[in-house]
Amino acid sequence: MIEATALTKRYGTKPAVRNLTFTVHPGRVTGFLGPNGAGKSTTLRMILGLHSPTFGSVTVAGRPFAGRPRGLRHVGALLDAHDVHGGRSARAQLWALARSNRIPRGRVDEVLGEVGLADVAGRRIGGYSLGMKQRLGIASALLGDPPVLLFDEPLNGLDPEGVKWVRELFRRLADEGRTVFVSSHLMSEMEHTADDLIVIGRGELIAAEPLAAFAARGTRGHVTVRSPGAEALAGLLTAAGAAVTSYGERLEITGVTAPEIARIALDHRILLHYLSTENASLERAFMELTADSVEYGARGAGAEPARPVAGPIGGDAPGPTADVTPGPAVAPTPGPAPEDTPGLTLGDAR
Ligand SMILES: Nc1ncnc2c1ncn2[C@@H]1O[C@H](COP(=O)(O)OP(=O)(O)OP(=O)(O)O)[C@@H](O)[C@H]1O
Repeated sequence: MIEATALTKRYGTKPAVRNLTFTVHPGRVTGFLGPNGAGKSTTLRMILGLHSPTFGSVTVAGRPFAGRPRGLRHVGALLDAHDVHGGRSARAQLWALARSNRIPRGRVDEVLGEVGLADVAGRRIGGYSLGMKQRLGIASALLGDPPVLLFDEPLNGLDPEGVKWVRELFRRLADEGRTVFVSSHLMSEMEHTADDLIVIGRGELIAAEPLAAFAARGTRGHVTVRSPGAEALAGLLTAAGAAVTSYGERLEITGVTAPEIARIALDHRILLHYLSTENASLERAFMELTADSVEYGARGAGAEPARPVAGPIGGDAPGPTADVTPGPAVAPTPGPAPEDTPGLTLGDAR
């Protein structure tokens, strides 16, 4: 599992990640959601030891990941699909990775087949589409057959067939007992993919809980009815204690269930053309909870400020802490990280 404790990163004086405490459990697909600039990539980089925390810590299977030999066997990651040598072929790229991680060469063709790039594996990566590069990045992550996988915006650039394939792949990887941690700024991408969600905004934890629990925080679901007798039905439902909004022949109803509505309609011989329970919108819940955290966006929509929420995730496993109050400073991971190379990172004060 991945465990972050009071994880904090500042670039100069700018806080990118603040006091994040969460746990990502094995056997589940965990969506890591937040608006642009929320701090997702920074967090993933800290998990991988590519950035060192200003405070706090993050461990993979109980240890900091940085410097672990043959890292690809422990954690596979796709951070930036463009971050590859365009002059190399996909096969050469994977061979190089396999060699430096002491992974048998035969594994390269296995993963190329798995991601659907076997036929183009000899072509220069520079000529690949974004979707093909994403597939190559996923192949790199799978190369070491690792128990933990991190993906930063893996659906970018994929066509619908590719999106479906990635979703099925993540499900299979989680069903095999792996930890699958996937970032996205779009709830719609996570809606059919994630079991659990960790949501951040402006670097702070907003929610850490199962997807269903998160959905329940959004605007409540309602029942939609279409009926030529809508007006009469609306009166009956209101008398039964429901709240009804009328749009001509269409009614949106809360406070009674669909079977109760069907029973009232039948009892009064009112014909129904349509009756459906509309679940609370995840997208709505996400937008409501993160509205105050959007770094660059139109303001003034009257959104509620974000509040931290958390519940148990990962089945019976203990849930993460959503404590966003400033905690005691935890010593940063010792030793320089690759980002510490002068000139590589903008505004990173040390
Ligand atoms: N190397 C850096 N130097 C200075 N500021 C940075 C650096 N990297 C990220 N930031 C800032 O830190 C904040 C978090 O950025 P990060 O890329 O982690 O967010 P994100 O959630 O991954 O965003 P996106 O969805 O747009 O990729 C942003 O305000 C960003 O501008």
